[in-house]
Amino acid sequence: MKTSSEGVAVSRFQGVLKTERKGARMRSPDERPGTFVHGVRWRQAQTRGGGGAGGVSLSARCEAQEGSVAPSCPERVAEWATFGDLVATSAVARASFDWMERAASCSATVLLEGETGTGKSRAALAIHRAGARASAPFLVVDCGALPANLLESELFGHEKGAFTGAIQRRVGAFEEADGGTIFLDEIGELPSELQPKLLRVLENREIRRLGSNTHQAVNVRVIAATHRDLRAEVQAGRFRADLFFRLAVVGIPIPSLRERTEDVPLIAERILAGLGATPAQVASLTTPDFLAQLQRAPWPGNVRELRNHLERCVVFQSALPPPVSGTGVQTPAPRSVDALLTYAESRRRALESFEHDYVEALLKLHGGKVSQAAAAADMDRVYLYRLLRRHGLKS
Ligand SMILES: Nc1ncnc2c1ncn2[C@@H]1O[C@H](COP(=O)(O)OP(=O)(O)OP(=O)(O)O)[C@@H](O)[C@H]1O
Repeated sequence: MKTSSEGVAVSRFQGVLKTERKGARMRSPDERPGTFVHGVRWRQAQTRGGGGAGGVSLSARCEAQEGSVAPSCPERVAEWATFGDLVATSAVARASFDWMERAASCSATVLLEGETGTGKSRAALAIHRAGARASAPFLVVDCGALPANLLESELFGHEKGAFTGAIQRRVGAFEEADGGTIFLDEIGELPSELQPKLLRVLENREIRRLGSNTHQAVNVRVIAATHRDLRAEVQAGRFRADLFFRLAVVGIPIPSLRERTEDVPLIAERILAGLGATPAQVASLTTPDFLAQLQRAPWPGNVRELRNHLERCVVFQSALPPPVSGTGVQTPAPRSVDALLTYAESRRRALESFEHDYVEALLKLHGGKVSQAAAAADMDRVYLYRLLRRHGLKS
């Protein structure tokens, strides 16, 4: 990350904030060792106000989309434990909140990275609501849910007659969200033919409806999210590097529940309140013993899976033991790894292999019924189709 107190431009790829159990680690692209500031480890730090023990503050800037440079602000782990409707006590999640807070104060493009069910969509909405665009629209587009041509029209709109079936003009999400925020969920699934088009929109801040020859300026803040390792996708040639850099102006990792088990009691209480549990149910589902069980469970589906489990407990009026291996998928046997490969490539292969095994087992479990399998796995049906095709499990 390049920082400056002089207001000069910053690099597009500023760095990666990797939250860890004991705080947050800012990694610069060149991986040099870091510095701890207020318990947060940074790869590059700039001290202000004389620095020195206890007096160090670190300035950082977000790249502003509309030509202005966002105000610098002190980097420290947030003292508050909520952001929007997200709650946390763990340093790892609070460090993420701190970044969300700062992202909310500018219009920089944000990339939220985290496993499925960690709360990326909620985080996106919370950033929007905490910013200057709060009263303007917040539009969500799932980039994995539609085939390329429909997604293009969904994003940028189309003119009447642009393609067969385009019986009238349609305004796309970018135009509809004018003045507000567009949340591009599952950005890692964006079809390759649309990647240069989105890049152009991010660079020029103008869109062109399908079937139109004219460009139209749009004033939209972009927040994207992915459960994939986009750097590995870039390395594997599936995601454009230039688009990645444009999206990851502010990269915020959303920690898995496993990385913040101390937050489980707080989150469980919030979920139970949201589910309308009676005081008696809340009491029986927040005993120290039951909460300890919840904290020990692996939750591969993260907060979503925890929420589903608590909902079952409320329905059955019983503190059901949490699943030993999460969603019912068997804990995979340890895979052999090839340490001669780079970490990114090794991780990508493991993910590919997991994805293949998961969707294969899922489809088998549901007798080949894709809609049923998608509903049971809480996945979008079109996305499941895409995964099945990608892994050669369905033509
Ligand atoms: N802090 C939280 N408190 C209560 N519920 C939460 C919290 N975070 C997430 N959830 C619940 O978990 C579920 C998943 O949240 P969300 O859709 O934001 O996750 P996600 O990371 O975007 O998932 P995916 O990658 O699958 O799109 C939702 O039902 C949401 O209501």
